[in-house]
Parts: sequence; C-alpha cells; structure tokens
Amino acid sequence: MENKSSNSILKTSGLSIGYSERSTSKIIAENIDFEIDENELTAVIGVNGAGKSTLLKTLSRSLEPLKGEVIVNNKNISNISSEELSKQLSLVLTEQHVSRNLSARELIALGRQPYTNWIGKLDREDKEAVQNAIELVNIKELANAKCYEISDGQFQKVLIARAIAQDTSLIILDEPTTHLDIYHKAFMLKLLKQLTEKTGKAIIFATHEINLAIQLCDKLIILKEGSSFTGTPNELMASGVFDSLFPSELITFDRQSASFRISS
Ligand SMILES: Nc1ncnc2c1ncn2[C@@H]1O[C@H](COP(=O)(O)OP(=O)(O)OP(=O)(O)O)[C@@H](O)[C@H]1O
Repeated sequence: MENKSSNSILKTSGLSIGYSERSTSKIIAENIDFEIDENELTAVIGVNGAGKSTLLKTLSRSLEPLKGEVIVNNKNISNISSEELSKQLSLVLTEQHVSRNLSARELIALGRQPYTNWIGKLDREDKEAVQNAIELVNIKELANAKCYEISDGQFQKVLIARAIAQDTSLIILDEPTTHLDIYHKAFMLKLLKQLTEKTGKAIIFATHEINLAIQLCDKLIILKEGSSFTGTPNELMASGVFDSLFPSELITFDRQSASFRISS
C-alpha cells in the first residue's frame, strides 16, 4: 500500500508483532499505530519483556509482522528490495558481533557498503561521508584507534557514526545507552537529539532511560501488556498512561517533576 505524507519516514498500521512457529503465533503486542516524521527522536519504552526489541526487529524487517504494515518512506517495507532498504534504514544493535580489530574509521566506512562496489573501494564521496559522520558524532580523536582500544561508550559512538555514514533517513537503535554511566547516557541521548536536528533524520531507539526520554524525545512509544500508546511526552502524561506503567508500591510518576520516582 502506498501512503502519501510528505515528511513521514516511518509509519505502522494495524501492526501486530510477535513470533510464529509452525501454525501457532505468540503475539507480543497488537494494534500498534504510529507515525514518525523527519527530524523526530522517538523512544520505545516498556518494562523488561514488553516487546521493545521485538518491535525494533519488526520495524527493521528482521522479523515479519504477524499482522498489519510497516511503511518506510511511504512504501510498505515488504515491497522494498534489500539493497534499497539498506539506503533507507540503518540499524545499531548494542550486542552486535562486530570485529573490534578494525580501526574506528574502517568500521565507520563499512556503513558505505550499500553504495560501494563489491570490492568495497571508497570513492571521494564515500570518504567525505565517513569524515562527515566522524565530525557529527565528534570522535575525530578516536578515528584511527583500533576498536578494541576504546571504551564501550566510545564504541557505541563509532557504531552510531557508521549508521550516519550509511546515509539513511531512518536510524533504529536497540538500547544505545546500555553499559554507559549516567553522564554518558545523557550525553548519548543528547547526541541523538542533535543528530535529528542537524541531519533531518528520524531516529527511533529502545531504552530503559524513561526519565531522560521524557526530557529529550519528540515522541514516545509505550509498550504495556500487549498494547501500545504513542504521543509526545506531554500528551502521554496527560493521558495518565505513566501513572500505571510500574507497580505503584515501588515506583510512581511525579507530575510536578515529570519523572518517575521511588515511592515513599
Ligand atoms: N525468538 C523468540 N521466540 C519466541 N519468543 C521470543 C523470542 N524472542 C523474544 N521472545 C519473547 O518476546 C517477549 C518480548 O521480548 P523482547 O526482547 O522484545 O522484550 P524487551 O522489551 O526488549 O525486553 P528487555 O527490556 O528485557 O530487553 C518476551 O516474552 C520474550 O520472551
């Protein structure tokens, strides 16, 4: 199904996500409907096992929808060739098995694969895209280091730079703040926010950093007990969905500070 909407980068319609095995389906969440436009930073939030990774896998076509559609740049994702999809969508997985023997620059250059020939030779435009990604993520001092020499937080930035070098309108990240201390968690999310503003890309990521996401994201997708709720942080706050996100004897949502706190 074609869908006309000028700056819509990612849209779902009647989407059910989950796992099918032979004739049975395990539905993780259903009736997921949202739309993400260019320049927007969106976080997927939910307790452990709510389905965040399952949703991101479905959005990146690593997993088939059980029902409904995923539309990328106004085209149903199932009708986009793999070659074309790699120019429209890049995926950053924290636990990705990537060789850390490469230098940061070499790893970032792998993002150019959709555009290079089979030998992977970089032309001037590819080299400029790699340098531009290095500068946008602000890792010039790391560019020549081997990936095994750098910290997990720095490596995370290198993976983000690789996604930027891939030059797609949509970047999907699964838990980009895992392993990071509180300063670097805030730094990473601010970096993602700046990237949407500077490049016009749409970025969607799964996170447990709900308080930071409320402060920084344009939209949130909340997964809760098989249902989804999407909106701006203010819209979701007004809807009351935050009030029952966690068991209230332990964690409650404080409207004054717009943050989750340990119950007193
Ligand atoms: N390959 C699979 N086959 C069947 N069920 C799966 C598979 N992978 C995950 N699940 C189930 O899907 C549900 C959602 O898992 P998912 O990993 O998407 O949650 P999550 O919100 O990302 O969790 P976390 O915050 O712990 O990373 C869980 O009940 C999980 O057991």
